[in-house]
Amino acid sequence: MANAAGKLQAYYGGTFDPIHYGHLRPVEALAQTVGLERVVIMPNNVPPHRPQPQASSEQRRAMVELAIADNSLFALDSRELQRETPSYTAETFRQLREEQGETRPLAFIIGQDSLLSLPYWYRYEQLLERCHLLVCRRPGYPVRMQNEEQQRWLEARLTRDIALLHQRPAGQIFLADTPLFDISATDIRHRLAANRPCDEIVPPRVLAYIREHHLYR
Ligand SMILES: Nc1ncnc2c1ncn2[C@@H]1O[C@H](COP(=O)(O)OP(=O)(O)OP(=O)(O)O)[C@@H](O)[C@H]1O
Ligand SMILES: O=C(O)c1ccc[n+]([C@@H]2O[C@H](COP(=O)([O-])O)[C@@H](O)[C@H]2O)c1
Repeated sequence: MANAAGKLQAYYGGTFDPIHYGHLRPVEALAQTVGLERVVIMPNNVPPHRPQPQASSEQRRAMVELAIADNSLFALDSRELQRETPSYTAETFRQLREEQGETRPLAFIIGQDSLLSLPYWYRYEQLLERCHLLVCRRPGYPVRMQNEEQQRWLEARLTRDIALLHQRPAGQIFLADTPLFDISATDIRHRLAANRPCDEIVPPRVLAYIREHHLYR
């Protein structure tokens, strides 16, 4: 495979309805482990495999901005928020490749639940031709894929070699030993609707925005 040109650039997609510490903390640990200088958060407008989010794309973007305001690890890319079509990750990375060339190492960050659903994503094989996958642990999800064929597909791409992620442009899957956070946006929406506290699991500025805009009631 070609030698890498440029630093490993990682993107972190999601619906972020709302963004929470279960999104941020594992990725901070991942960035330390892998040596990522920057993680670009990329919220979607139309998530491919789930109902439309409750908060608007503008509101979810605003909450991401508030969550990362004082954290220089993170940046925001709003390209998927501007699309009215489903945010297929393989398509987004086709565009990123056009912009950044074929040799720069690129990565997409996902949680363990997303890894399990990956075989059902749009053109997921092509996605791996365009980026690495960096996977954070998430409590409550099995560590093996749903069937042996999927497991073999995964194992053929797994690496523990961090240097490889920086050398190759794409194609490897790295399972990071990140801390577990039993937090989901679904649970947060339920808690907020029931007037239960979320102070430990949502950044304070995001919580203030949610209250100010009467979200998730
Ligand atoms: N607690 C968590 N630990 C590790 N990864 C997470 C966690 N929460 C979300 N992720 C990952 O973050 C990405 C974006 O997730 P998403 O915005 O759908 O959050 P969510 O909490 O799973 O939302 P919802 O409950 O609405 O489905 C996904 O790849 C998901 O696997
Ligand atoms: O490309 C696909 O088919 C696809 C299917 C499901 C999810 N994704 C992407 O995976 C990321 C996490 O998705 P979600 O639904 O957990 O927020 C987000 O960036 C989605 O756009 C992508």
